[in-house]
Amino acid sequence: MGNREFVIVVDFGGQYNQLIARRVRENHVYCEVYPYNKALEKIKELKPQGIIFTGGPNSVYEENSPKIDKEIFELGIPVLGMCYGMQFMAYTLGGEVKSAENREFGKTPTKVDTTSPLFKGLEEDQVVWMSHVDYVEKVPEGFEIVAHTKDCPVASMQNKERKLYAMQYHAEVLHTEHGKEMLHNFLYEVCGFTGTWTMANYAKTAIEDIRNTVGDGKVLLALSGGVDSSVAAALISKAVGDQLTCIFVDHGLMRKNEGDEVEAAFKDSGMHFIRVDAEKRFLDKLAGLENPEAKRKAIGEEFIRVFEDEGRKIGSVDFLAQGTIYPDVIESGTGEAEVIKSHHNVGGLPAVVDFKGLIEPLRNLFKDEVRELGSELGLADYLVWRQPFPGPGLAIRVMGEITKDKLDILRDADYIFRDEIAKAGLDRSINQYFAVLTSTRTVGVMGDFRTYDYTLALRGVTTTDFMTADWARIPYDVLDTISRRIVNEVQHINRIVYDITSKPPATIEWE
Ligand SMILES: Nc1ncnc2c1ncn2[C@@H]1O[C@H](COP(=O)(O)OP(=O)(O)OP(=O)(O)O)[C@@H](O)[C@H]1O
Ligand SMILES: O=c1[nH]c(=O)c2[nH+]cn([C@@H]3O[C@H](COP(=O)(O)O)[C@@H](O)[C@H]3O)c2[nH]1
Ligand SMILES: NC(=O)CC[C@H](N)C(=O)O
Ligand SMILES: [Mg+2]
Repeated sequence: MGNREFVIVVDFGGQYNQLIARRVRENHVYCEVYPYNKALEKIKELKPQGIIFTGGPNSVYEENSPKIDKEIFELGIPVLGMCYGMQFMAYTLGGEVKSAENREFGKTPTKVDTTSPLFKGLEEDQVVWMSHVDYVEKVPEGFEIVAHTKDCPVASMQNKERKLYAMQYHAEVLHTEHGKEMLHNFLYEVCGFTGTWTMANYAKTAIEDIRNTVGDGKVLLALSGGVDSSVAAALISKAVGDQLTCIFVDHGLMRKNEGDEVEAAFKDSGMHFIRVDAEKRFLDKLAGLENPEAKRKAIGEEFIRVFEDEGRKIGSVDFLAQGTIYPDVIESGTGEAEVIKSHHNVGGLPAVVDFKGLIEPLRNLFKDEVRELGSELGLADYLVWRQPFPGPGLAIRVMGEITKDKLDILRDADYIFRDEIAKAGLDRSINQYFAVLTSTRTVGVMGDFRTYDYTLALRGVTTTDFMTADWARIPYDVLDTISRRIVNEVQHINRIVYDITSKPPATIEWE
């Protein structure tokens, strides 16, 4: 990391960990999140100048709760503990943590000591967001209490000399009214950062890192034509130029005309570009599979096998590159967080892979940051602002078993949906929208005869980071036009429903 301003967020399994990372980056300080059991090793290796402990579901006094050797407090690096992170700090350094009779949950009035660096420039009365059962009853030696609430004697504590700070509440959620300032204070007043992290700097360092890793080796980039891999292509091509070959796998699970469009966009880009027709391979592998995770794993595996085959044709390819981004990593399970779905490029990767290394320069970025980077690298707007399309493609939008017929029905319906959304001028304001072919068939009447055909679901969401999302309020008359066009123009669909769930509790894709 050199002398780059850098924070490591130590993940104790809390729900808001990505938010902490975002808040730090919004303050122009780069940060990465590591699970607690790898954190100490990573901290010694990467030498961050600040450490933040997240919250977590456990109680620190339980035997098997997550712990880190207390050496972490002796490295001279400033630490901020939040919630479980504070309890862990207090407990490990000799304070006392107990279960409270009055648990605090939600917005809570708090008195803070404005002489603490954490609260510099803030008023004494603050509203913070609490979510805890345990509390620190006694602070460790050398610590002073710098905030309290009616029910919580230690809402914040500090040991200025050792640069150890902690908060019982969650500064990263917006309900803590001045949480952003408190984090800013930790980063700037305690760690001494100046905020040098920008996308321009990120690009520069990433390019250097890629050059160092690759040397004069060869790189194969899995290019889908989507935002992430297009940005990765631009970055890697800037780093190693001719040593890069882009492979686009046309797996037969693309949207209507998409394969040709991707080919047209990259054929004359100056990069080596290969389109592989792999429809039969993928459909054979998917035959008979109904379970979403089974489909995802089969696709992840087949992707790699195609890349290996292409690599052999080029001869001695050293690295496989992918446009993996941070939400792919988190949702596939980081070890601490629960597996939601195996993104084909992370959890779906097979164990044995015929490449020396994997290059994923966007692995730590959120979607909106990837877009910012794309613009920084001079990519065309239409590429940067494309809606995401998942690697497993329509395989996770046809419920249950996949057949070519079902894929074709879905392709036609989805095309009309997208066409009408664009005509209505909604294609930028709805961040992702698509059709899903359900496995439900229902009775309809068309002309004078009975039909028994598929139900199609339409999904549209608004979101910036794709980690949470709200369903899009598409005007009724637009939905009406879409519905009529689809049942008239696409055979075997006789009913259309609109998905009105947000994420959470649903996810964006149906499988
Ligand atoms: N059809 C494909 N051919 C080659 N590589 C692919 C294909 N689909 C996905 N990938 C690889 O998997 C990665 C993850 O896919 P994902 O859909 O998340 O990203 P993307 O397609 O690059 O961007 P977007 O999220 O905007 O669709 C891609 O960045 C790319 O490296
Ligand atoms: O490359 C990908 N490989 C996958 O396996 C995958 N699964 C979901 N997605 C996309 O990720 C975002 C969040 O999706 P979910 O809310 O369905 O988890 C949405 O934008 C999804 O389209 C994927 N992208
Ligand atoms: N949100 C948290 O980190 C909670 C910490 C601990 N489990 C408690 O209940 O106090
Ligand atoms: Mg994609």
